[in-house]
Amino acid sequence: MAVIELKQVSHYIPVSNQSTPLFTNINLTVQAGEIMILLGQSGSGKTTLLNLIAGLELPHQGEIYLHQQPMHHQSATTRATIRRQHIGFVYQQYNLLPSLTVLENVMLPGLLNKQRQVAERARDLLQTVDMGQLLNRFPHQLSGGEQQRVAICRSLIHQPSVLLADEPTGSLDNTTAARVIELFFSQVNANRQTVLLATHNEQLCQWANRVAVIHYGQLSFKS
Ligand SMILES: Nc1ncnc2c1ncn2[C@@H]1O[C@H](COP(=O)(O)OP(=O)(O)OP(=O)(O)O)[C@@H](O)[C@H]1O
Repeated sequence: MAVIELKQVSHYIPVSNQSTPLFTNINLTVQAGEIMILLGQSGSGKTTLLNLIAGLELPHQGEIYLHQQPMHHQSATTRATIRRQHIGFVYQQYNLLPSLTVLENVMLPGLLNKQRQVAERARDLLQTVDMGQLLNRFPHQLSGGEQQRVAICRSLIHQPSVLLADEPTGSLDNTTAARVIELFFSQVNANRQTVLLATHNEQLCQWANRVAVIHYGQLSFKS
């Protein structure tokens, strides 16, 4: 069953006061439980595509469905509710809440979804990425790589059906990246979650069922 569907999506960005196409008539279907890696040069539109799927931005043309719900037709409030319930998002810039501790940041999606034993599960997740000693720190007291590990744990805590990850290992050294990504995909496979992961790191393709590439506004698939 399709979990993410894009139909004839076009999107434009302003360049020198002119509306310039970033995507033109993109079609994409990601099936339940599928792991898709999204490659593309810097500036090709990977972050924008993830933002459109999450309903953080609306496409200028075309249709975007998440679990058969038309995201392009929903209000901002409804999109936020759908996002909270169904999506875990690892943002490129982490987007941790500065006034919350490490533990509280990870717990938040679980609490918003009224889940049980959230603190215990958050501690367990943070432990597995070697953040167990830093639970009471605030984001500004963490390195980029530490913030990224917190952001990954936060995306997983509420066991969302869909994970959207934007360069989730971009700030990690190779050894830490390999370990953290293994944790990420072990959770994903155990819960049969659907993943769309944007990266420049082609080593992550080993985890993928399919690899998509954005190039000059078009999406193609590697065989
Ligand atoms: N709000 C915006 N206004 C104008 N241009 C934008 C906006 N957001 C993104 N862009 C432009 O859209 C293009 C795609 O940006 P995007 O961040 O989606 O690319 P990316 O593939 O994720 O890049 P990177 O790999 O460097 O993170 C870039 O040229 C960027 O400058």
